[in-house]
Amino acid sequence: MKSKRKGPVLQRRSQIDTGTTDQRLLDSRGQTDWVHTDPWRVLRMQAEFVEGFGAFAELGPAIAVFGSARTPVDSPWYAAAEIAGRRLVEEDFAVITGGGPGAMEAANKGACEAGGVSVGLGIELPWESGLNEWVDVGVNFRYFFARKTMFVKYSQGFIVLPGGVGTLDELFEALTLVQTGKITDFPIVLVGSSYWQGLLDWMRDTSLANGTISQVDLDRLILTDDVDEAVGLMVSARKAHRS
Ligand SMILES: C/C(=C\CNc1ncnc2c1ncn2[C@@H]1O[C@H](COP(=O)(O)O)[C@@H](O)[C@H]1O)CO
Repeated sequence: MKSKRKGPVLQRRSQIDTGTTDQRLLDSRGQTDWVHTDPWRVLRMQAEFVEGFGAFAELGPAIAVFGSARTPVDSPWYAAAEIAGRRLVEEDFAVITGGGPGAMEAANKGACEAGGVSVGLGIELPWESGLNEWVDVGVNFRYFFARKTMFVKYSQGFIVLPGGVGTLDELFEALTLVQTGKITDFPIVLVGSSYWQGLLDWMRDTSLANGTISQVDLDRLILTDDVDEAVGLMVSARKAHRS
């Protein structure tokens, strides 16, 4: 039977393609659709991990601060994020955010103005907003999953301010990773009881009551209105981790 090998891929019958990979690479007159194919995308995905791992290899202890991209500058949550950024730097943490506007910008501002390492993990979006001006080291990712890996790999804990779908996604991803033992000694602190209490009540009255989560899962989410307490919990976790 006629067959063709392309590295690890075997092709037979109607699946055999004509030409060679080199040919397609070198023949500039050919179609350019191949740059939009999934195998090609894998290389871009790999490149994102290589860029991220390279950029942050020397980062040192860091905490990620999450919160709404829409938090206005005059909001108390903006002030809380800014204080969190500053206080984390005073405790020798680098500060990692999504590099966007709102709460992210505030945390980066606090970290930058305090003279610390202010990191932005940006994401390519249909509307280009770019990294906020307070990011001192940033990478712009194409893929959310590569970016999410960076948040978890380079943070020792999460501080989560009020936010929407993106923030909830980041919060529950961390909670899932802790629940499944993929990350350990990882504090997740929610700041803002007026915003978060309703979610925690729902988790207790609906999820816990129906047995879809355990008490220990709920206990992993620490709620406070005090940014200093949130930062203190990160410091305690670092001490516990080192001893
Ligand atoms: C809404 C606008 C820009 C959005 N730009 C973002 N840049 C970087 N990261 C973002 C952005 N939007 C969401 N994120 C990520 O999700 C979290 C916030 O999402 P939420 O739905 O606003 O809660 C945040 O932590 C980021 O990691 C134009 O103003």
